[in-house]
Order: sequence, then C-alpha cells, then structure tokens
Amino acid sequence: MITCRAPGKLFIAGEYAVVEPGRHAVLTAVDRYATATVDEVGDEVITLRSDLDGGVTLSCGRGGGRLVPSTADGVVPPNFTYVFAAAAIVERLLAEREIAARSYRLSISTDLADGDGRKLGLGSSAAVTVATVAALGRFHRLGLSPMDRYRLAMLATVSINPRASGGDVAASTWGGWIAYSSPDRQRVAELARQSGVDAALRAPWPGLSVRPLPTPTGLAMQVGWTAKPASTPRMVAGLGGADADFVSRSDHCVQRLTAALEADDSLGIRTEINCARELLVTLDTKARLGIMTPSLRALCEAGEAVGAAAKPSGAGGGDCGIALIERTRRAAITELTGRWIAAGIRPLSLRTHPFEGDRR
Ligand SMILES: Nc1ncnc2c1ncn2[C@@H]1O[C@H](COP(=O)(O)OP(=O)(O)OP(=O)(O)O)[C@@H](O)[C@H]1O
Ligand SMILES: C[C@@](O)(CCOP(=O)(O)O)CC(=O)O
Repeated sequence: MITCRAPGKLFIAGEYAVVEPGRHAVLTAVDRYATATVDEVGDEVITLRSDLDGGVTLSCGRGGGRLVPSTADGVVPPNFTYVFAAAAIVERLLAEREIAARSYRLSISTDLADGDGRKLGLGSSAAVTVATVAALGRFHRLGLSPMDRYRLAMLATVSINPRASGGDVAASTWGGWIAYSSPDRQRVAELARQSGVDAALRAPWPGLSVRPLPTPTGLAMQVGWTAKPASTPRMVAGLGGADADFVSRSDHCVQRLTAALEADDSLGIRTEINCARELLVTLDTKARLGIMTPSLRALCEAGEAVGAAAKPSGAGGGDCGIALIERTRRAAITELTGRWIAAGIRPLSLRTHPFEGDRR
C-alpha cells in the first residue's frame, strides 16, 4: 500500500492579482492534510473512495487511454471532481509513455473540513489533487519531481477551473512559505491538448515561478475561521477582468513583503500585510465583490486593536483570515483570540508544514 499526504494552505498576500499570469502571491502550507492511499487490485475496475459525506465511492474503467467514470450519465459526481481529474491526467501520462496500466483502489481523506463537513478554506481541492498525483505517481513508479507533480496537479485543476492561479497547488506541493507567480493557464492547457501531457511537463510555462521563503521567526500567525464557506470561482468570476491598478499595486506590495520575509523583518512584514489588506478593501469597494464580510471585518478590526496585521486569506467572502503579531506579545495574542471568539470567529490551531523538495 502506498500513502502520500499533501498539506493545506493559506494565502498570505497577493490574492486576485495572482490570477493574472506572472503576478505574485505569498502562501504558506499548514499542518492539515489530504491523505491518499493506493492499493493494487486484481480486476479491471479502478475504485476511487473519499471520506466526504460519510464515505463515497466512484468506480471507473479505461477506454482509449482515458479514465472513464462508470456512472449512468457518464458524469463525475462533484465529490470526485478533483480526485478524478488528477487520476485522469496521470492516466494520460501512462498512455503517452506506453506504461502498462495496473488497476488500483485509491482512498482519499482529509482533515481540511470541520466536524460537520464544512470546508475551512485551507485548499482541500488542491491538497486532494496533489496527494492523488503523488500517490499514483509512486504507484506507477513514474519518478515524478516536485515540479512534475505540481504541473500534473495544475493541469488537472485547470481542466476544472481554468482561472485558478494554482497558488494553492504550489503551496501543497512544496510546503513552507513560498513566493509564487502563476503560469499562463490557457497556454499550458493548450500545450497539453496539442502536444500531450508528457511534453507539457518539459516545456517552459511562461509566468510560472516558485521560490521558497524563510518562515518568519519573530511573528506568530493566528488563523481565524469565519465558519462560512465561500466559493472561490464565484468570487473570482465577480471580478470580471483584471483591475490593472490593483494588480500592479498588489504585485509591488508582494515584492516588498517577499524582501521583508527574506530579511526576517517583522515590522516590514506587518506593514505589507496591512498594505495587502487595504488593497483588498479598495478592490472590494470598487468591484463590490463581498470580500470583506462582517466576520472578516471584525477579524481585521480585532487585529488592529491589539497591534496585529490582519487580513482575509484567499478570496474572502467567508473562509479564513490571518493575523501576524510579535511572538513575544502573549497577552495581546490572548486578547486577539478572545475578541475573535466574541465575534463568532473560531481560532484554528495551525503550524507551518515545512518546505520539502527541490524546485526541479
Ligand atoms: N476529502 C475529499 N475527498 C475528495 N475530494 C475532496 C475532498 N475534500 C475536498 N475535495 C474536492 O474539493 C472540492 C472543494 O473545493 P473548494 O475549492 O470548494 O474547497 P477548498 O479548496 O477547501 O477551498 P479554498 O479554495 O477556499 O481553500 C470538493 O467538491 C471535492 O471535489
Ligand atoms: C482569489 C484567488 O487569488 C485566491 C483564492 O484563494 P482561496 O481559494 O479562497 O483560498 C484565486 C486564485 O488564486 O485562484
């Protein structure tokens, strides 16, 4: 049996701007995981299992080098959208490399939802995609590098959500704190369609960059969950086209944040987190996206009241927010979490999942 796990993520800064190819975001991987296990089976059927909704199963077959769901209408159920897409991309790679495909049973579980099954906004879709690719890569002995795994997971993600930046996929693949800029997804999807998946692993991906950053030593990161799941694709669709002024300001803010992180400059980091929040608030006011829900506003105000730099993490509209505050200010941290709880925000106890792997 093969078991691989992939961590969840938090956006630190650069949300929305990173949707534009070549624009930057900072993310961190956290110690909540998707876990994929793969077993070989003797028959022809491929079985995908998930812990969603108390346990669900999807049987699949193979046809013309492709994975085919064995459902009455031929449609993949929403619970399996990402796991199936990941398995399907690996299947295409096997066919292109003329590797004899063995049948398997793949099971996915995560601790990226709360007890009632509500997503926490920690990137469960990316984590299940990355874990599935990693586990199947090992099962089929494909010798995948981290960059191969990112690219396969990204091709799977883009087949479902063409606008996704893939910041979550990168954080889940490499771990740690990273600076990330997104590839031109239309081009990479076209590349895979025209030249194949294997060729897409070797070709340049314009716009893509991934750089590990040091974890700040002087700051603690507090995470608050609003208990309201938000739909990222819906939020991004609300934006329509890119706001050039916001994108350029956000990119500069993220570049300064990256420099502050590299210098382990706590004040500089907090300054840029505050800047990133203000940019999101301005974008929200202009485009009426609903990023700043009453809960996220309360989360940020509590941060300001105790001298922490706070902002929504990700698309907003619900999910999580973060607050960075000097590690030594224990009383202020206690006051912050107290204020959050009073406002109905649940503190999540999360640590950074460390950087692992190279950047090949
Ligand atoms: N345990 C799981 N098993 C299989 N698929 C899962 C599992 N958890 C999540 N997924 C997939 O991810 C989808 C949820 O993705 P969604 O983008 O809504 O959440 P998220 O990635 O956690 O949120 P965010 O992007 O805001 O961090 C599910 O519909 C399902 O397809
Ligand atoms: C708004 C966006 O930049 C971040 C979304 O983050 P999250 O899925 O809400 O954590 C979208 C994206 O990067 O694909």
